[in-house]
Amino acid sequence: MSGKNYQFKVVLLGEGCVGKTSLMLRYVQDKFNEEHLSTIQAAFLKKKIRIGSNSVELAIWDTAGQERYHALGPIYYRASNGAFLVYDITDIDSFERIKSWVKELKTSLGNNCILCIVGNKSDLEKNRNVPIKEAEEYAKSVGAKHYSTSAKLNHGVNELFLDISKRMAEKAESSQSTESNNAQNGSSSTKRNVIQVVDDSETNQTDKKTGCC
Ligand SMILES: Nc1nc2c(ncn2[C@@H]2O[C@H](COP(=O)(O)OP(=O)(O)OP(=O)(O)O)[C@@H](O)[C@H]2O)c(=O)[nH]1
Repeated sequence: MSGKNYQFKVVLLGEGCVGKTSLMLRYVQDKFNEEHLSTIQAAFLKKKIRIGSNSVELAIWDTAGQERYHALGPIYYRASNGAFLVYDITDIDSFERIKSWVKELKTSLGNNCILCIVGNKSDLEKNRNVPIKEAEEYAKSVGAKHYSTSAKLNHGVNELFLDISKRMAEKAESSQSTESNNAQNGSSSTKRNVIQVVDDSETNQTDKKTGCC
């Protein structure tokens, strides 16, 4: 039996300077920049991966963390299949900030979006200000999974994107079987995940960057 082709949208949210852009660039281009250039509005990259016999194309949206861009959030997280709520393990305020993103996403997207709480900069463990236990417990309390990453050292980054991809594929799979059961039973439901044949072009919109944190 041939595999399926999935297309998923994932969005990176979190305060400025926590490493959202760095995680995306590390994953897609295996690059890391020591400099911080604030994202303006948003940028996105695509990446295609294989999970077993299935093909998954990720459209990864990196949003601007600066408060003045907050109101643009819904434009970018709309219809997302998954979201990374990123904080910096050395910055407690950035951890507090993701809690309001979680509330907002749950209100706007309900349980349709897979939430991942990401503690980035794990290479700075000696400066940690967010207790790992607290972060993991918080993630569990909101039905999310917690991940530790270092975009700088490339720790946990592939695993993060692979895991969310698998979870989104599983969710798509289960909503399709619900769909098909409903169709057989003559009832209807809303379907959010799209299966499509994907093309090979890698798109890079860099509507960024200026300044520094
Ligand atoms: N030590 C360390 N520094 C990191 C890591 N990830 C990112 N940085 C640094 O943190 C700074 C901010 O990284 P960005 O990826 O630009 O942060 P951002 O969240 O996209 O910031 P905005 O675009 O303002 O929202 C840069 O100086 C990066 O080099 C990491 O894993 N470890």
